[in-house]
Amino acid sequence: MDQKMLLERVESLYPWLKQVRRDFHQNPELGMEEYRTRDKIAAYLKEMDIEVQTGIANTAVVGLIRGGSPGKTIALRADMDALPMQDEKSVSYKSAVDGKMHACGHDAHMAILLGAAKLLSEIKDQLNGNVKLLFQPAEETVGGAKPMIEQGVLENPAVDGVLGLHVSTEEYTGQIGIRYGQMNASSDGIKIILHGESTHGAYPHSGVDTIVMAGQIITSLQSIVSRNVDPRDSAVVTIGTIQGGTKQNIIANRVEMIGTVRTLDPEVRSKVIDRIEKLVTQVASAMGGRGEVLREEGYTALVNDDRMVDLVRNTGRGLLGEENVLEVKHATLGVEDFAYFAAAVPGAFFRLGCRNEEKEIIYDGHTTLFDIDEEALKTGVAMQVSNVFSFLGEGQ
Ligand SMILES: CC(=O)N[C@@H](CCC[C@H](N)C(=O)O)C(=O)O
Repeated sequence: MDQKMLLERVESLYPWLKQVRRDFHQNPELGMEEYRTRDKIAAYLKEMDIEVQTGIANTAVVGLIRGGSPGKTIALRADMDALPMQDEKSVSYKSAVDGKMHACGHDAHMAILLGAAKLLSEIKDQLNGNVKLLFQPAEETVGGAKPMIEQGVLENPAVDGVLGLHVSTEEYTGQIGIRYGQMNASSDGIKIILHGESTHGAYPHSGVDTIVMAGQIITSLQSIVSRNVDPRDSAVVTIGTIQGGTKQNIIANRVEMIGTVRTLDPEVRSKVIDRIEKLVTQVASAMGGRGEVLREEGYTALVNDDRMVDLVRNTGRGLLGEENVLEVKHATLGVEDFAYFAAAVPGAFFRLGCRNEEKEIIYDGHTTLFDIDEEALKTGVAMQVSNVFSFLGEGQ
């Protein structure tokens, strides 16, 4: 399929792409609960006469398009889960589920992958090789990529390369962002438990106040990035929740806080974790209490493969023009469990611009007003279909 035909076909698919994306947007489901989403995806793929597998990693869906002639296999991945947030947009397609929202664009990622699947399935006889469609649950929580790999999704046929994309309001619609090497950080979850001694709020000297201890610790934790990490490196320490106390006049004897640590470099990662442990235990002890830190290792860092990035860059230059293929300057401290696919086979993750100031599409992901310029759905489909052609090569 030449570029002109591809763009025409994508244009004619646009109403369907919007409808698919809006349906997901209105019906968000959290990680590992993507049951409706799974069933919808499986039904769409079956309608397209694509081989479908479910029952993997709880709610994952894997599609397989077998090309007309033998060749390599490329996998395209989309994440499926929504976030526990209230949708505050005033649009007809806003979330219909209280407290849940597609605030990170996974609805768009799924619509794009389904759009690419539809186009590729129509011309599958022309493909030299296969296309695997990986619909992955729980990117925002426990991660679906790792269990999918463990359950064999990169085998039978063996996958030779993998591509994923993420909508981004840092680039405008019609642009993509690429990066060689390190793309996303690694993460660690931390739980901090502070033990003190309760007493009457009017007689604090008789107890050990874990609320004041928590205040001291939260402030001190912020000095790790500013005073222990080399300014030329990157790290983030965020406390996301804090819980403790029962009444205004009782000194709280227990506080629990949870947070996330993001780093780009393994040495910085161990140093930050070590400093957190020392700070929590020693500040708590100095204040007469006890502090514990429980660490939960999160996602691995996402490192792009140079040749796969070359492929995306060349596709982008041909399709969107050289000026619309932007180099992402810094790796992000966000994490992405696409990292596990990219660690298993050569992979590239790129950003798909969806910013449009005229339509007020300017809000970052994980905010209650987040939305995308839906025109970007077309760019996403055209990019992924072209990437597949370049990777596999077209037949006669
Ligand atoms: C297991 C794990 O580390 N999960 C992550 C999920 C966060 C995903 C999101 N893309 C982000 O960057 O925050 C976690 O930190 O809980």
